[in-house]
Amino acid sequence: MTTGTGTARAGGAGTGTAGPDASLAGTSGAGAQPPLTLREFEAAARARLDPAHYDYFAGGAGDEVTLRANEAAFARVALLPRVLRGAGPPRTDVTLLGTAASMPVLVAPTAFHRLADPEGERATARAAAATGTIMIVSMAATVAVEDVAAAAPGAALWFQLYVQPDLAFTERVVRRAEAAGCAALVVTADSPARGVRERELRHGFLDLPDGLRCENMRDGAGTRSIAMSPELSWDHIDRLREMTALPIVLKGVLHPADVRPALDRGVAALVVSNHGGRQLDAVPAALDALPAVAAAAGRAVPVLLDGGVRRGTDVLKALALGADAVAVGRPVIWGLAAGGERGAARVLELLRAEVELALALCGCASPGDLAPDMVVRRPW
Ligand SMILES: Cc1cc2nc3c(=O)[nH]c(=O)nc-3n(C[C@H](O)[C@H](O)[C@H](O)COP(=O)(O)O)c2cc1C
Ligand SMILES: CCCCC(=O)C(=O)O
Repeated sequence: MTTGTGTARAGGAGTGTAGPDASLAGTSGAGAQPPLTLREFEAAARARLDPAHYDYFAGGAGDEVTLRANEAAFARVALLPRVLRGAGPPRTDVTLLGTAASMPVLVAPTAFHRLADPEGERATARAAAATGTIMIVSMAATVAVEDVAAAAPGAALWFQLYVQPDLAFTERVVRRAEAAGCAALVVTADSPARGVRERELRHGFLDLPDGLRCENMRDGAGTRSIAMSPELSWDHIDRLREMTALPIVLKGVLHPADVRPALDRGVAALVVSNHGGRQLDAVPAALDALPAVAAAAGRAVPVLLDGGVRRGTDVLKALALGADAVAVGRPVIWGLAAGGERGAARVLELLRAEVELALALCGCASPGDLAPDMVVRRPW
């Protein structure tokens, strides 16, 4: 049985149920059954990927304490549904910074999709468009942002920026993202240096293989490698605000004291994130950092969260604790590696169906109905 709702979706790729997609049969690491959960997609992806590439995608910094904490934090929170509210079939759609999305789940910016599928970010963008949600295109994409947009007409794209020490070059990248139709600029603030992921070191995975490159770095001077900028400061946010009319989203906020300066500089949204445990190990799980950041934002701007979201129920927990939406990083890559565009679309549609069912079972008519009183900490 499905929740049987008539929720409008921008695409029709999914079945609207949580049932298996037979066309993905054989992609599961577990045998002929198509993957039915995000975790099964990870197993399927692992079975297909070069181990060095699997470990690049899966790994975290240091002892991976934060990587594990992201998922564990969701397990420590329980949902407390309301009953008999006559909510009717739930809507799952949201609007963020003027961009409509079929669900409060976005595609987080992740690098190097062509390591997972030859079509790379083109396939991811088509999958996001089919599901009707927003894809945040990474600055470290292996397909140029113009080509991502051209491959998926109608896709809702935002662009993630690593501010480069050369601000003139940074401005050229911003102009390219604008011209490609990206509707927001997501500035990653948690990477003044690159985290050390020891899995990469063990494999000697230090650079993209021949034939693949960061296509958003190409310009007249040829392809450059992406620099992390230790000098990044609030002044750069002011400069970016002068540079572009696009709304600026600050990604990688954990400390509530960083909210005020962001609001003062006209930042349009915040993403509570520890970069999927890939930057500073031993920082809190994203879910645990969320309530204080959301309280500091006080509903002045949308607050997003990423890190460890693997189920529709995880989405509801984050919304109840103050998020307006979440983003998923690795699960989309697992879908892509397991089944290309169809696999990535399936991952997103599974999440949408799970969110819809969980909303119905919580007595919610829409994502906005979640409130802090609808979660409890598990007593263990
Ligand atoms: C393989 C990989 C590459 C990533 N590349 C980027 C990137 O280019 N820019 C960025 O801001 N964040 C990047 N991130 C972080 C994600 O945007 C996001 O914060 C994280 O993946 C969320 O955690 P999850 O994978 O548990 O969903 C990357 C994460 C992964 C796993
Ligand atoms: C220069 C590429 C950075 C990609 C990234 O952010 C990550 O691997 O986490």
